[in-house]
Amino acid sequence: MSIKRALVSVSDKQGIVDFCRELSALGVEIISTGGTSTLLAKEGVPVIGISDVTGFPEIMDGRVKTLHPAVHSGLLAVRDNEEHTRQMTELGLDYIDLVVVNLYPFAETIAKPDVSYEEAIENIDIGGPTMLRSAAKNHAFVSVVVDAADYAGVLDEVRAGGDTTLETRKRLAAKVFRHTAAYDALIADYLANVTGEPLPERYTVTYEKIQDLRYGENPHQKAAFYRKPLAAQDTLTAAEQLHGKELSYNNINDANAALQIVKEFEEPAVVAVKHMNPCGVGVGASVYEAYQKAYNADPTSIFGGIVAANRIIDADTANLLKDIFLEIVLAPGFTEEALEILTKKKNIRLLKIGSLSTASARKSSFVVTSIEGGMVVQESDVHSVNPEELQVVTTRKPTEEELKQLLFGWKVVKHVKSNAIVLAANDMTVGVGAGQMNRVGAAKIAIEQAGEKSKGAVLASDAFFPMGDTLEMAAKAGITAVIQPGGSIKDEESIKVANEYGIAMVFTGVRHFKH
Ligand SMILES: NC(=O)c1ncn([C@@H]2O[C@H](COP(=O)(O)O)[C@@H](O)[C@H]2O)c1NC=O
Repeated sequence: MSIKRALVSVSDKQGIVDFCRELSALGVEIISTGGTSTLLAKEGVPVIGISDVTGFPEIMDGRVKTLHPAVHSGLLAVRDNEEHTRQMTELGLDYIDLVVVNLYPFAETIAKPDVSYEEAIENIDIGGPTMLRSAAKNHAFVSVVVDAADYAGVLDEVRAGGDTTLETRKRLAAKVFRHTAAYDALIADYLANVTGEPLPERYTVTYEKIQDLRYGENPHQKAAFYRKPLAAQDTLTAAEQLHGKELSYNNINDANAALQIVKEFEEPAVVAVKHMNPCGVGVGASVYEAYQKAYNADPTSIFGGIVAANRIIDADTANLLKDIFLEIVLAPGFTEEALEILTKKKNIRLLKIGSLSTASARKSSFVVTSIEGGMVVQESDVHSVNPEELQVVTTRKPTEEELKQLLFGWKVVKHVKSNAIVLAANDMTVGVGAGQMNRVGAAKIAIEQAGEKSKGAVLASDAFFPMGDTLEMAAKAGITAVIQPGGSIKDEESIKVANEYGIAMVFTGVRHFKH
């Protein structure tokens, strides 16, 4: 078999003229729709209008142009089925051997900030996916191209053998069904938002590949990195890598964790992350000061860590960063001098991310976690505490400084794997107890890490204390103030201990478990 007749109908016209010119030179007859055929004709490529094939005008603003039996029988006929070929001859229909279609730009349309509902709906392509699906189903005989990246390969095969191979047609067909499925998933998602059904009876998500990864969490696991089609600019999926080796699977998870924490802060902040938990967080008057605090919070653990900042990295900060081994530095930018300093280090990865806004830390979206055989979906934890709603439950109220540190600790503990305890003092973390099976264990780790620094520090707990033991331990370590959700049947036990030691304790009424 050879390709004799192609149907071309594309919204994105890049590369189409050269592709069709080549096809035409190889003896392929080209049929095309409105805008595509006008362009081809203008560029001197011989083209037959779709209406000449269907005997029907393109009507309703292009809503109906290729939706016609003359098109779909030409695409769907089983060429070695006698009944099909008889019908084709009887009705005077011709086969179509190649379909080249890309769709109305639905994603680009809904990405526009001022898009109207009507405009979005008008950009749902019907004729295009129908042709793609007909051709893809009949890939035993028909080639189908939905991606301009495949133009060259198809041309090579047609040049060499008059047609594509069955293997190529299968691959192209599979790509088409992924494409139309993703296209429909985005429409479904858009309409679910319009109708206020974020958790519908079928969850149809679509992601596009950013890059293959060398391996997953461990070298024997295959892995790749994907993004949502309309992911925000201040997410890791939109980060630009300025320097360093390819990101790894673990790098991506850690950098994402660091980014979520740093977005909590309005003031200059730096976060160091190891294994998805913060090992040091600092805020200050400048990124330089914030980094010093994040570093001093735990100079041991930061080694080999991921550092995220919410301000542009300047030369002074870069000079500090360069002194230790870091996997990644992630920031809204780097001054030229800073880049010069840091790019001297071969092993550091530098990521530039769109300007960060604390608003995005407050914007709820749905996040998915896989389980074997399924997944669970929940809103992201975007709650932030309003200082006026804090309930002081002890005789002593926190001082202004204590309150500042409590609110800082609360922002951090939200991002620490449960059970989580964070000790803070002087706008930095001094102890982090993460992922323990009991709360006293988490507190013990945080207090041990803080050492002398626990004296006068404050403590944040991601969930309530089931009994008074954690508070007893905190008091003995010199903690002066505590922030926690409250709500335990034994709250009174903790309040009693706090009062005995003169600790000021506030309840937030909100829990921040993180698994
Ligand atoms: N309605 C139809 O019969 C139809 N046939 C093809 N299209 C789309 O029209 C676009 C190309 O239009 P034009 O060649 O007029 O620029 C392509 O994205 C193609 O997928 C159609 N449009 C939408 O449904």
